[in-house]
Amino acid sequence: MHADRIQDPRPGQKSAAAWSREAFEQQLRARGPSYHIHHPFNAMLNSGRASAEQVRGWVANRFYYQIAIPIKDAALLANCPDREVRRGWVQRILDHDGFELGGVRDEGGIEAWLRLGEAVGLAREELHDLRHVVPALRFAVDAYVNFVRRAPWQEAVCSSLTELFAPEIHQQRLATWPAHYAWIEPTGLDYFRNRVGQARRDVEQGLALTLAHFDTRALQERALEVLQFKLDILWAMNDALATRYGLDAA
Ligand SMILES: O=C(O)c1cc(C(=O)O)c2c(n1)C(=O)C(=O)c1cc(C(=O)O)[nH]c1-2
Repeated sequence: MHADRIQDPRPGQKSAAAWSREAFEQQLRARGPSYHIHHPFNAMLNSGRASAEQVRGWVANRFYYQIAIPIKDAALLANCPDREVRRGWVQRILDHDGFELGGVRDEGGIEAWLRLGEAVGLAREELHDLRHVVPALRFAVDAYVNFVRRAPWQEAVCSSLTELFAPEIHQQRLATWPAHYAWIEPTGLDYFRNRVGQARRDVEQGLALTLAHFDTRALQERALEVLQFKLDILWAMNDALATRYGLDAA
């Protein structure tokens, strides 16, 4: 590229005015087409074309994401000096790990995922020991955790915003799996039922923090990059699954 052009401010950066909050939120939501709901592996899974082996492969591999999430959230908390933010964010760890407090007990999302595993025919041990986890999926998940460990906490918050699109994917599973995969015990789908509400609440918090912090055009562009990075993580996880388990029912 010619040197003169390198010095030009690129359109949409530096010189551009900040988007309004509404316009910025629209920009974030406009990344929806890159969400893994559109990945061929997910499309196969949710349209009933997956074999039992492919369903089991997905459940066993996704367990690695499930156990990484609270570690990721603990890393975010460790980097965040704002007590108000931590007070809200800590709920996410309780959602996944569960808790016992004042006589109230919640088994948490990881336990719900282990039950999903049992419902599709996977022993708890098979999930815990990660024997089915594909290396490329592990690398993708680790990239997310490592990003959150090192990034400013506001970018870590922003990277969770793929959850903007998550209620729809959970609802899609609830709507399609019982008919397509009658062999799966319906209570095995409790994880997805619980996540619809939890994801909405997470997004309310994550979005409010992101809209407040990323308030210049350069920061807003950065937020979009961070969101795309996370969308790519989820996409890469599905690529890894498609490579290992294939895209057509056996
Ligand atoms: O099943 C899915 O497709 C899906 C996607 C995502 C997501 O968009 O990152 C999450 C979840 N599920 C999920 O269950 C979950 O707890 C969760 C936490 C986060 C996050 O980045 O903090 N994403 C997601």
